[in-house]
Amino acid sequence: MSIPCRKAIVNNTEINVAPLETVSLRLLLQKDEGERIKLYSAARSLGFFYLDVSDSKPYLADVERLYSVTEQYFAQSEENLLKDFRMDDEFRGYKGGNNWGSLEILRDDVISSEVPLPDIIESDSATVQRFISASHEVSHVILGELSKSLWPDSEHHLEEKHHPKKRNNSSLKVYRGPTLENLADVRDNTHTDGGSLTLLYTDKWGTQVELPWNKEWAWVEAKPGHAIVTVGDTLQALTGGLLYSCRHRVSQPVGGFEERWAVTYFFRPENDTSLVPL
Ligand SMILES: O=C(O)CCC(=O)C(=O)O
Ligand SMILES: [Fe+2]
Repeated sequence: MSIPCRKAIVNNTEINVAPLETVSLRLLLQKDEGERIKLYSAARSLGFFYLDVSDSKPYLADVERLYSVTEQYFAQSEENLLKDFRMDDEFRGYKGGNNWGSLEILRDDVISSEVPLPDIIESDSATVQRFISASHEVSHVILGELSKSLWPDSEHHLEEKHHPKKRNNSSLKVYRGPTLENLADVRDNTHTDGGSLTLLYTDKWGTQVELPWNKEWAWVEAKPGHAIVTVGDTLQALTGGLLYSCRHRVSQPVGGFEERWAVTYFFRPENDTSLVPL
């Protein structure tokens, strides 16, 4: 099914805005059937949707705090940042280049307290813990409601591969990804997310999705009080392709330098989950 795009103007440039559905976390928690159907439809068609979390004020306050923590973290010297670089570790620590950086913190490491947080974040460890715990719970709510639509007679459920106590690589990942002076210098980073669900918080244009019905790129608007949720390859595989893992990338609509911060939660399956249908 093809859904038309809205147009928006950014710095005198007209752009296509991706037609994302909005699903309410409050209504999902109330087991509202209409909301569950909307969630299922969004996860099947585009695999990208907004989750309205505007009722969860303490959670949103933690997201705001994490933007500041991210900014402080990346204001450190290169030498300090490199102390958090972990060679050959796909999921942990600092990664970066000339004008971008990311820091990834695994939920399992936070729960076990075996791996210390970077020094500059230590004083915000309670915020990190609350964000991880709440994001993991939110992901489970989505998983549970999707399972009800996928298997109404409860034959299977996605939670089978997401036991909260089994080891998994779910993580908080924060980004510094400033926009570039020259649009032509932006490099292509098209990908799908490998995990189960991604919750993305950002405050600027940057995310683009490839619309599955016409293969055109459309911009995802950042909306206050809303997570941008992505269905990942794992859910696509576990459901035999019923749910859709959408190709997306990070770019910028126009040239010009501007700092851009993103706070994401990667909800991933139990380690060693095979990417085959349940
Ligand atoms: O920063 C963004 O807009 C998206 C980031 C993303 O796609 C990812 O981390 O997988
Ligand atoms: Fe992604």
